[in-house]
Amino acid sequence: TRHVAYVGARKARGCEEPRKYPHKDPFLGLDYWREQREAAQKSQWLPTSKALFAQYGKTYEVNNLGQRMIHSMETQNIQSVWATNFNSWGLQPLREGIAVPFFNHGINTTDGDFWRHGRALARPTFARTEVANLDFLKKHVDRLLEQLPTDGSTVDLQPLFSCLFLDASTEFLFGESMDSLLPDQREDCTSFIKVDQYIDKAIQSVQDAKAGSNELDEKAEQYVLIDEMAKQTQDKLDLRSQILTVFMPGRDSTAHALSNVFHVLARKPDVYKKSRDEVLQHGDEELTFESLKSMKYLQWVLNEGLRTHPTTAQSYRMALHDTQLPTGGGKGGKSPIYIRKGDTVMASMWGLHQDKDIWGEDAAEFKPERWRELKPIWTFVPFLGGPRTCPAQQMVITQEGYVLTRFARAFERIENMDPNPWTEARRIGFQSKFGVKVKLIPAVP
Ligand code: HEM
Repeated sequence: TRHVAYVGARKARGCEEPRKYPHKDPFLGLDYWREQREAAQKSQWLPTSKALFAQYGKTYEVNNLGQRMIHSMETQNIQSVWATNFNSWGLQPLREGIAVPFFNHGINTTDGDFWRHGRALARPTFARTEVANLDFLKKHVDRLLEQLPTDGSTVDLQPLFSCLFLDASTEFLFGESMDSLLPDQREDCTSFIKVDQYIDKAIQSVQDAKAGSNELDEKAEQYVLIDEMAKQTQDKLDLRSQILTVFMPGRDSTAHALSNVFHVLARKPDVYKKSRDEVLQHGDEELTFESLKSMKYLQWVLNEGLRTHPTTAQSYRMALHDTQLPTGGGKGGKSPIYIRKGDTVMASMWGLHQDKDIWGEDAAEFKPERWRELKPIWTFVPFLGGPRTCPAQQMVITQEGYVLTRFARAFERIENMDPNPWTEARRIGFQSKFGVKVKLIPAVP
């Protein structure tokens, strides 16, 4: 009877079934997970994901451990779930089991009012004025550049970028940097940082302020997220969860994105030269949010980096009640799909960004020039969109642009010293398995 009711409700909505992954295990769909795991072990997860869409269509259904999951790389569906039909979908039920033991609750794991509150609290951190303040990043980039060899020896930029953004983001969110780039403080930047010391300090500051000290006022010109959060809750676990759910999504992603761009630049000297020529046209003027934005070629390079080397390849939502997806059903794949409460959708930004129907036959190639004519709306969504869009988007692009510009001023050429092609290493996002090993040729003053 459940099936009859389902078919009735589907027909009433004019919906049709999507194509289905041909499971050998029809009960739990374990064969699908086995295929995914094997692909990941062989560093072939990204090509495999692309091949599945090519084989089963841009929207298809998978049995995910007994639950219905729709995979889609189609703009219409992604826009519907992330924006126009936002209230029908949530992520809290999905992250409950995985993230909560670690994060407890915060902006990145909850829906509804709790999420809205966390987002409002984090918003000033990513406001234009904060993002445009490049002074604090300058200090860390100066340190990085000082450490780079200029004698022609090989250096791996990837771990150094991890340290750079760890230092910058701890300063940005906690008001105090890890300083892992300082030679005598060298930490393993890929290890998990000890957040508790920051939390204790923030709680202490609020308590001191309440007791009459003016320490909070002295720092008032910079919006330090942890201090603002500590004003609202001095419960250590609560504060830890709130701050981690802002810190963790960005933990390494800017470093990954930038490493991926440098991986390409080392192999495409013409792209580096064009980027550098544009940077040099600006002389040695002070770099600002606006001047970086005005460097068009540079922006194309960064976009192309995010398109061809995803840091976030896909995301998930669960239906909070019965609803529908606008497309992907029926023989032609154009009918809406009926969704029941509890069904999950997986949106593949990676699939969308590689779609030849959108990007052309050369979709897989890194070609900054393609952006000359493009003004994509919902076809280029590395940060997704809608009410939950990545709040750090402007900050990421600004910081990536700043570092690239400083390299262009300092180095005439970047030579590749690694015979391997870009091979995926999947951590929280994707980065190069063999690092970014290069030789740097300094600019002649
Ligand atoms: C290349 C760099 C980055 C990329 C590609 C990226 C991408 C994304 C995407 C796709 C989402 C939406 C996820 C979803 O809706 O399921 C997201 C959310 C988020 N990102 Fe980023 N991100 C980047 C860097 C950062 C950084 C540096 C930070 C913080 C310092 C950050 C903080 C967040 C937060 C807090 C959310 C959750 C927003 C919410 O749920 O309302 N991200 N990011």
